[in-house]
Amino acid sequence: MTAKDRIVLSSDHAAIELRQTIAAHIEARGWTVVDIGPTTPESTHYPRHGEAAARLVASGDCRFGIILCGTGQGIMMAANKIKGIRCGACADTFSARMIRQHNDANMLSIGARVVGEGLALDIVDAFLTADFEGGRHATRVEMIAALEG
Ligand SMILES: O=C(CO)[C@H](O)[C@H](O)COP(=O)(O)O
Repeated sequence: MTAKDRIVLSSDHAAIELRQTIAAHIEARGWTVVDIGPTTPESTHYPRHGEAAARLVASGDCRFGIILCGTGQGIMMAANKIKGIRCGACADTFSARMIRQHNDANMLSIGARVVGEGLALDIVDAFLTADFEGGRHATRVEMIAALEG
């Protein structure tokens, strides 16, 4: 098994159940899931879970990351602080596909208090089945990287 098959999942307390549902869904599609929790429902702090997942993607240990909190926004903001991470928070399948095709996103964020289970799984599928188109979009992604300093 190589990093290209591995997807790290993490969340805060607001999204444990949806995260576990997504884990089973993508495992059934042949991906290797690296679920770094948490597993218990106590209130926790989303920045630490976003950071932990982002570091596994940034290091090359995992190909993609899927992270969740209540809105998908806070954990996305934390992940995007890690160099090399391009994470989008999506509540629709079009955006989930486009962040791969145009932005070469390596992480997807979902809000468990925003979307239901069925839509969340469609969003995950849209993200994981789309490919980066390169070309003019590669120039723009390089410009994003240049902003990281
Ligand atoms: O969505 C989130 C961050 O963007 C968090 O899941 C949310 O803020 C947690 O709230 P609470 O502590 O009231 O459960």
